Amino acid sequence: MTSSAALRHDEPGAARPLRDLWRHHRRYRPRVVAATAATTLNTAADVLPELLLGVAVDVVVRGSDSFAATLFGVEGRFEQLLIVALVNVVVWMIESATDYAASLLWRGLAQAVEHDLRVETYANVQELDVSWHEGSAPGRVLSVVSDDVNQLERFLDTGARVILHTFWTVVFVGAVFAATSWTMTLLAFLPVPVIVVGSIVFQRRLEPLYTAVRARAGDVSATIATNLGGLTTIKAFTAEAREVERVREVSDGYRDANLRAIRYSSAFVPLIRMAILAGFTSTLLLGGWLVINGRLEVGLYTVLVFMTQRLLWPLTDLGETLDLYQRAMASTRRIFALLRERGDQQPGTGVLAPPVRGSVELRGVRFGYADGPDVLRGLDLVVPAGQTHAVVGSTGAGKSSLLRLVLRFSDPREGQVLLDGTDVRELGWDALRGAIGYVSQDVFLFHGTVRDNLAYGRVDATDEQVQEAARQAEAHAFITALPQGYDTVVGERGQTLSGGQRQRIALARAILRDPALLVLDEATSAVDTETEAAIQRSLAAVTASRTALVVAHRLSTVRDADRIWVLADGRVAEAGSHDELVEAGGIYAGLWAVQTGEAAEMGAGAR
Ligand SMILES: Nc1ncnc2c1ncn2[C@@H]1O[C@H](COP(=O)(O)OP(=O)(O)OP(=O)(O)O)[C@@H](O)[C@H]1O
Repeated sequence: MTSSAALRHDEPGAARPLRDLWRHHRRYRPRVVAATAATTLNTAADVLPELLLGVAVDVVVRGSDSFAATLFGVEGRFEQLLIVALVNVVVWMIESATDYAASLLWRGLAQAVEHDLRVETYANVQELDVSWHEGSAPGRVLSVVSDDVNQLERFLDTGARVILHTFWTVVFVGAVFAATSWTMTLLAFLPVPVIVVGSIVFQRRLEPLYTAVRARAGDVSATIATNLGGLTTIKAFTAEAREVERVREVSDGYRDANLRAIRYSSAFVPLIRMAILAGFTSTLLLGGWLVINGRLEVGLYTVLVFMTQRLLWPLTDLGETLDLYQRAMASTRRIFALLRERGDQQPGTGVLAPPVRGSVELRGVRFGYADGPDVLRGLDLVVPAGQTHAVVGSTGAGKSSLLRLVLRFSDPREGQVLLDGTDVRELGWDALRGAIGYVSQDVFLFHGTVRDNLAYGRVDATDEQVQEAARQAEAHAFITALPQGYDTVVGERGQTLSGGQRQRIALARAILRDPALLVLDEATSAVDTETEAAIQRSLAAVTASRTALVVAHRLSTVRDADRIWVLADGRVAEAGSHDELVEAGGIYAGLWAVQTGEAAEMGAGAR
């Protein structure tokens, strides 16, 4: 499988994040062009008032010989000033309008890109194999989908604009300088190479530091998410202090990684300021000297001194923006690494010929997890359509693993799993999983009403259908006894149901889909005798009209199964009806004796 290494370690993942972004968001290119145009116009309008100031000084000093007099053909100083003031107002209006447009476009773009990446990354993660998720902490994925995506948005929101603005300022101011005095141009631009080279060196050093920062941020999210998931266990073992310590350790790592980056990034601005100071002082002195010697107009001198300011000061912001840029690129690498993750399992395109019967066959199946040993070693098993078969065996025998293969949460290392005679690898996800109603060992209910949870697999079900399914699963009675009946909120945070109740809701949820094949990984060991009897009754009812494959822990629940498969050592050790297996006196008979013996003892104890 493609590994999630880029998420787990400090590897950069995608090598060219900006190129990836540009290619990935083709549809936003016109918007990028419009935003760039608005920023360019805005920068031009931003630089012009300084020029106009010089023109005004020139009007006052030189009167009818001024630049404005020649340009507008107006003699009077005040008239000239009026025209300059008017032009200035227009320029400011353009500046304000383009500032608004640029802000709207860049920030809108940032939101759009953020939104798309969040949804796409989530959608891709959801497509990945179950085994991929088992190998990756959910908190780490969460940190990419939320933190990293936000980090990129922060840069796009302001950073891109600042970089463009700085670039155009250098170009426009450079043009003004070049048109007036080459000596002054050289002096004013003297600090620019220092700043550019400094920025490149600084960026290169920061890149790995920020990659490490993002990886450590992932560690923190992963640890906290895992701990919150196991909060009751932490409390039960009074391990709070230990867990706080664990969070403190990963948070230390995050803080230290950030501090290392901050040490570099903070050194940058003072460096730039020194370079700026050199440029500014030189222009001030040399320009003044040229004016004193009559080789430069006062107006131009004023313009150039202001322009030097205008040129160099924005470059101080560059440090902060490049910092933001590096952080965003480290995040973008992680986002694209996750977007590029592909699971091993690709769905087929096949569909089952109706009517789907739900027969299952496993042929010579060998299976194990990741690089681990075989859990199933050459398993052959057939469940003909319409029958109910049970799988039993000691704990860890591979019963749940077998069901996992039927649902294609994993693929076998060898052999085939067939549904209605078709290899499950040839079927599309809908064709395969749409034919199956699955009840897992640990039932997951979503945060929402009981009704929403029941209708999860069939959202268009009517209230009558929902209630009928609940009745079949023996869940209707306790649901109506809940405070708001079917509208009671349960699930993730509202864990208001007992284990047995959750189990029955899960069963009703599976029944409501009316699947051809019912796959049950029952956890009857977790329920009381009354619930067990209820489940047994509902099982009998719902399996009457469909194929069923049931993993059973309590053998009494599957006594009436058409066939019982006993797994041992990754193979089928015995198979037959309950009576046949008891008669044979093998593994099953032993298990049965233990369970009925236990029951007898418990019964005796109760008396
Ligand atoms: N996600 C997993 N990753 C790695 N190994 C696993 C995973 N799930 C199960 N195993 C291993 O596979 C073996 C079979 O597990 P499985 O859950 O299929 O057994 P089971 O018969 O259903 O057990 P139980 O009756 O306790 O539910 C066990 O040794 C277990 O450690």
